[in-house]
Amino acid sequence: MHRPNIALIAHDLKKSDLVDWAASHEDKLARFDIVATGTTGTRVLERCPSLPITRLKSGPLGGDQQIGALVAEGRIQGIIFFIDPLTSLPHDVDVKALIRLAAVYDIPIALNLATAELVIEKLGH
Ligand SMILES: O=C(CO)COP(=O)(O)O
Repeated sequence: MHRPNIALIAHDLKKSDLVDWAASHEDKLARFDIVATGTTGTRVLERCPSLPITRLKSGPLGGDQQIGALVAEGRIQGIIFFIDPLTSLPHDVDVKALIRLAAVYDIPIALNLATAELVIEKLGH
């Protein structure tokens, strides 16, 4: 039986929040195989070096789409994606595509801290 996979992603102004969140849930996250977009993964690993994180490409260079492909293949059980709702991004279409695929495949996707708490509480057991 494979360990469940969870994806971690954060936009730049939300990365510190995600790093803090990951550190406070390190024990639960350690039960997953984690994939992350490039810079987010680097930042989380700096704080939590023992977490099993596979880093994909940076979001603007295709990382969101790589995670979307994993969702389509049924290989992601949850997504924690701290979006920045106040900044326009060059790869907004990629962000929307990932959120859309999460809806298509009925994968829990937390777009903010409050929802992330609920998702990790449920998936982390
Ligand atoms: O832009 C992102 C998601 O849309 C995140 O990518 P990085 O983690 O590489 O900054």
